[in-house]
Amino acid sequence: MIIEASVPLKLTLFGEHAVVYGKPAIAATISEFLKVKVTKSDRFTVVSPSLNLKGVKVNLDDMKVENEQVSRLLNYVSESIKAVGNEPVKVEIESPVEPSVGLGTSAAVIVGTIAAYSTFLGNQLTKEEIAMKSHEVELKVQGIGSRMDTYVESLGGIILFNGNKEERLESKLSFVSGYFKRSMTTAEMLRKVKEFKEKNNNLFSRIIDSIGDLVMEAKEYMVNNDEDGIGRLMYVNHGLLFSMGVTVPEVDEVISRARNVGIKGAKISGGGAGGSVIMTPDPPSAFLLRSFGAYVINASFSEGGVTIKRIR
Ligand SMILES: Nc1ncnc2c1ncn2[C@@H]1O[C@H](COP(=O)(O)OP(=O)(O)O)[C@@H](O)[C@H]1O
Ligand SMILES: C[C@@](O)(CCOP(=O)(O)O)CC(=O)O
Ligand SMILES: [Mg+2]
Repeated sequence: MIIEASVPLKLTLFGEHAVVYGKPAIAATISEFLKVKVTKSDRFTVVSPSLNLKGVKVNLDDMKVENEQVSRLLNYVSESIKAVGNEPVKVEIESPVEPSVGLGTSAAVIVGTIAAYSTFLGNQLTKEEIAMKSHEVELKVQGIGSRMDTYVESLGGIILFNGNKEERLESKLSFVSGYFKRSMTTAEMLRKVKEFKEKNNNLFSRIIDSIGDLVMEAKEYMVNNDEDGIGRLMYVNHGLLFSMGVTVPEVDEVISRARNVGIKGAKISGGGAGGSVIMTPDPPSAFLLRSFGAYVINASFSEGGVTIKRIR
């Protein structure tokens, strides 16, 4: 039997990082899907062509790879398997993007593995159950994080996260997005922001309060399809993330150029340190992203969240 889960990646429209500290955020699933296939096997195997190692350390007696990097890279998958069962399977992960790009690939690996493996074991979970289990796994692996990515990718659509409530939003607005190479993973960026908070508690509270306020304003602009209003808030949100050290000069230059050529809105999306950038869909947006070396993705919104099918 082969079970395949297809998980939409996501854009963080507003509120990344602040959401970890209880502030609102808006995230939306897009039409790029990470697939996780689970097949019966006599031992646990993970196959993921898009993962790569920097340097190799191999025990030549049994050709076993001994890079400590491997366990860190596969932590999201292995913890997802442990959360569901212990029957050996082969897990194959097929991603439309590189790992760690600010598009929720970590959450997608978790959501897809939990969805496919639990179905393989005959324990079909609801999307809410998948979301809850996935958030627990991402939190266990990273030590810090919000439920935003795992919930939006399990449930799909545009979702406002506000305290312990989720509100589905309808909007006709769309975005353009591309990603740049990253210098750090989201887990590392989360620790960096936590250090900033510990060194500047008062200032940090004022920054995330401002982000929280702009997210609630953005919600109104989203449902009223006010692209000018959304654009203005995107630049402000980016500036507040810059103030916490989340952005990098190469990407800040792209955002400044975007404003300079009259693009209504631009900001990073996700953990930062490079990675994903979103812009309002003005004529120069995709060209500007590509001209700076970004890989432009299909950022059209998708509905429905994770889907599971039996292949054989
Ligand atoms: N295709 C993949 N196969 C296996 N693990 C993956 C894959 N994509 C991402 N991951 C895991 O997720 C980690 C990236 O998480 P994160 O930095 O949060 O990226 P993102 O911002 O895309 O969610 C990777 O270091 C790896 O451990
Ligand atoms: C930075 C954060 O708000 C979003 C992380 O998004 P991503 O893993 O970089 O796609 C972290 C979180 O919400 O857990
Ligand atoms: Mg992630």
